[in-house]
Amino acid sequence: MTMPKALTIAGSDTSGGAGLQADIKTFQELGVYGMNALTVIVAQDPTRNWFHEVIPQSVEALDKQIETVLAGIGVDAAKTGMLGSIEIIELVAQKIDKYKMNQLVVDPVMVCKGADEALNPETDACLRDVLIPRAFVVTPNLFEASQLSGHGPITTVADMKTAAEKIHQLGAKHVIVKGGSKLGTAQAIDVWFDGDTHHELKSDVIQTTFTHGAGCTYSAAIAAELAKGNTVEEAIYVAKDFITEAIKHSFQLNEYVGPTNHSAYRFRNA
Ligand SMILES: Nc1ncnc2c1ncn2[C@@H]1O[C@H](COP(=O)(O)OP(=O)(O)O)[C@@H](O)[C@H]1O
Ligand SMILES: Cc1ncc(COP(=O)(O)O)c(C=O)c1O
Repeated sequence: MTMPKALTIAGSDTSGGAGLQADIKTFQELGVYGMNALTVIVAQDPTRNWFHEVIPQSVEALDKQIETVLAGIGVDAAKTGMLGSIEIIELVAQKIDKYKMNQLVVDPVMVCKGADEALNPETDACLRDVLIPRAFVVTPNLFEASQLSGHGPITTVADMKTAAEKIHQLGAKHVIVKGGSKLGTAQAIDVWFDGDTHHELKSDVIQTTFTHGAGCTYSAAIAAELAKGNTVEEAIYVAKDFITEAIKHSFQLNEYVGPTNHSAYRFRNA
């Protein structure tokens, strides 16, 4: 039997709902063999309102992990999540070129949900200049799209479309700007720009605050479907369905955090 294989280059979310844990769970649920290269560890402090502490890993350690997977095994698609430093972004870019990874989904993580400030503002320009041009698909939320496009605050679907075009000009082939529940509309609208046409992906907004890991899960689902050889269009529509189902069945872990439910899509389709 052969299995499609995917790699996530991402941070560890110790609480299990976001980061590489969300990615690997999503790969598994969609029938893809998941592997990871760890960039940073995120720990959350229960005595300080679940304050997120980001503990970087060394560039050497990341280099060895990526070589293990790309030189030693090979993958059908890859995704990036939280990267944490300029050195790490540059290393990842080198590896993408070295291994000619063209099925690459970049989730340009700049913020953790629940935290209201950019985690590493100094890395934002590097993400924009070094990684976005190498992305097949890039999936910024409204804050990230505003940073990458220089558009200023994004509050409408028209703003999302303008920002998507600007990010496309940076070199990403497909840009998905995630409106989610942040637009204040009755529907969770994402705009996908393919370089030619804007597509609006819509689902009803689910009234919940338990959306920890939603962005990671969504981008991982796109990578998984690409790894299976599906078209980008198929991958994006499956991913939207997968994340909507995961949010519908999300749950509370403690008073601070509620992750999406990675099994919900498979259970529905069983
Ligand atoms: N409350 C919600 N109801 C339905 N879909 C949502 C909701 N919140 C987010 N989404 C969807 O989940 C996906 C991830 O979006 P979002 O949570 O904004 O990303 P991020 O985690 O990067 O901030 C998008 O497809 C978005 O439309
Ligand atoms: C390691 C890691 N990556 C990414 C994220 C972003 O998560 P989300 O998908 O909720 O935006 C988080 C949030 O806590 C995280 O801990």
